[in-house]
Amino acid sequence: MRASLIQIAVDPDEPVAERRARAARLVREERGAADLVVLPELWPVGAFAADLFAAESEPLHGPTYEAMAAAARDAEVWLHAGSFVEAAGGSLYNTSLVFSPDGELAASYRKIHRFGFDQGEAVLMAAGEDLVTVDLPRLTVGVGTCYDLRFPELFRGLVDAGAQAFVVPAGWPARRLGHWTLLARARAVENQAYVLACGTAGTHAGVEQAGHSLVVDPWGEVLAEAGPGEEVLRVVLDPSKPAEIREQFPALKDRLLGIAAPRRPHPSR
Ligand SMILES: NC(=O)CCC(=O)C(=O)O
Repeated sequence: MRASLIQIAVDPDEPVAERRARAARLVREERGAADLVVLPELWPVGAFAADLFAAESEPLHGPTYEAMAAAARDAEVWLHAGSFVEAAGGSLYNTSLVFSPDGELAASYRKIHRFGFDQGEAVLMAAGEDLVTVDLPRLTVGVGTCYDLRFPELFRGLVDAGAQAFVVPAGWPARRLGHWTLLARARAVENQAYVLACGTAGTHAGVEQAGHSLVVDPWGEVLAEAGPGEEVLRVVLDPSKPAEIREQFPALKDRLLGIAAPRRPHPSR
């Protein structure tokens, strides 16, 4: 399975509509080169451009949905279109869209863990509640978004739902680049799953983005890693690898907590 991660630059001087058209062009350019294409978190507006979230919010079936559905269809790829600011029922959500090669919506995911503590996304957006997996032809993929990467229980829940790979769009800052690569590898090793982590490039809202999108295999090896600038990272995945690793080194079968009641020592007398 060929995957392409489009590490697009978010530049505040580029109008959202132009970036949307550019992202769609970049997806179309992967026609024949990829089976799965991934875009990053909140690439239309920028993950840290909180003052624009409300103004640039869209309904689910808005301009980003339409542009990405058409791009997936034209490129004949599975497309994880990253996320956009969704307006629904009086709330905003950080919502990811996954399209099948015929341009149909296969899944949507509202980011569960919102970043910012008492600011930005954490106060402006509502939290999603549902774990989401998507069955690609030979690989079940679980989705998470950026800050979600810090919450291992989410990814373990996705494994329990059948995930063999995780797609994680992000807008991760350069100043925490070390955490980004470490967490991506940790989620891969502990879950014996591929991690496809796609970040943004450029600087927006005064926050320099890390770039450095990466693909980690189920043994924790980094198969490919981008630099800091705009780039398309291409990699080939072996869909049978997660099952092979889980068979050869069956650590997931040794789980105790969350599966059965923990064994307790005898009370001391
Ligand atoms: N957009 C995000 O979720 C940023 C997360 C982040 O900066 C971090 O976890 O560190």
